[in-house]
Amino acid sequence: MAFSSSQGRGMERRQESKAGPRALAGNPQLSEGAVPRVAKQEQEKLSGVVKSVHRSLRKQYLEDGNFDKVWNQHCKDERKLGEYACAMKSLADNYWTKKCEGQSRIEWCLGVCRDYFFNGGKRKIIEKDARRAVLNNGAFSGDADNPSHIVPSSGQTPGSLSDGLMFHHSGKMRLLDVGSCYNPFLKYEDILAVGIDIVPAVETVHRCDFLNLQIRQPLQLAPEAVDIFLKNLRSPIESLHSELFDVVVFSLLLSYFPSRYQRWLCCKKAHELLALNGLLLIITPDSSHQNRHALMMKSWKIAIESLGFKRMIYSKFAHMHLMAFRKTSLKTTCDLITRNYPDMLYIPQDFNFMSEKGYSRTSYVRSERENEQLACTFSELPGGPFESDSRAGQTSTRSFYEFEEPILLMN
Ligand SMILES: C[S@@+](CC[C@H](N)C(=O)[O-])C[C@H]1O[C@@H](n2cnc3c(N)ncnc32)[C@H](O)[C@@H]1O
Repeated sequence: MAFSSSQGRGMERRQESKAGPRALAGNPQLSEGAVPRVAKQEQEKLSGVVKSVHRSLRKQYLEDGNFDKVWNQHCKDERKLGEYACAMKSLADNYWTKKCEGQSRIEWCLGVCRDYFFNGGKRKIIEKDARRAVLNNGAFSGDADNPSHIVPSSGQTPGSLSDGLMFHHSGKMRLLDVGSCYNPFLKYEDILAVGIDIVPAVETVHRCDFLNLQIRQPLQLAPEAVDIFLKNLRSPIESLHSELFDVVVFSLLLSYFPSRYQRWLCCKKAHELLALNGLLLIITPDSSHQNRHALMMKSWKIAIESLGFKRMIYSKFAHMHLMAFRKTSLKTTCDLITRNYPDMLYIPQDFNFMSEKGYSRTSYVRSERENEQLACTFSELPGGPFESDSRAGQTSTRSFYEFEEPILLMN
């Protein structure tokens, strides 16, 4: 994969898998590959275990409304979550072969990271931002919070940005895989992988509830010392330092949560944990054609960019959307008063389940905990608007619901 500024709008690239999207019933991430009948039955059984956990969490949340309580109960059910972890691992080990998307989503992540950190992608995109800033403002400004990421400390001027060394990653990429389950990134030599999960399927994954992870001040250590720090992490992880990682991966994580606010909270934490110009990679299941949920993906883009990201790549595989967001600002400056960004991180299941169980769209009420967290987020936010490619989308006065497909509300 090569970075090309001519593809897509701005630096964002759009890709579609060669196989093209196929509409398959059932949970997309679990219906991959052609397998003999017995194996197929076993695969369906394992998928059933996984799907039933997702369903029961969604059901409990809709019935109770108190996500905190429901989540604590969910995390205490070691037996059920243990079965889930085994089922996920077995699917990964036995059914998601190299040719299937279970493996290819990991390879997609690797390709994006290597292109960006090792093959000049980061340099190209930062230089392009700088050129655009010059064109827009008549002067180069870089990032308002941290101009040093563009202007070299050696005193070089923006004109000498062609010196690519400063953009080339030395050492391994520090990657946090949230909801890692079976640690798929561990085997790659150019990655220092930290896998976390509420119930790990393998010993190398650390036990950690990302929703309740505390974020601490940045570590002030030399790069080698940071690597040692990461290698010495031990379960359970209850806190991590901000700006610690080059990459945060949410592979099939966000759809696990029945609440949009929890998805939002995860993206906000990822933003804090990433270094400036670090990448948030999000993979979310969807077997339908790329255009079917285009508005949903647009809605996600606007919401996630409002946190201080810019979407760099969007790809559609047969059973999933894959997105790479670059952290372009150290601060989260989204305006939650004029737009309800957390609500924009919806998934089709939010509506399917509601209609299945006779819930209407208007019956969704934010829990007390969600309200508190939202209030907390308001108080953390500085005033200024976030500068991004999608500025037009953010300043729009259109309400979020205009972006929704009516079909989603009816399902
Ligand atoms: C569908 S699995 C995805 C596993 C793997 N990332 C993949 O792509 O195959 C979702 C994983 O997220 C984990 N998870 C859910 N909520 C979490 C949280 N709050 N913190 C950490 N892990 C979580 C689950 O335990 C589960 O292993």
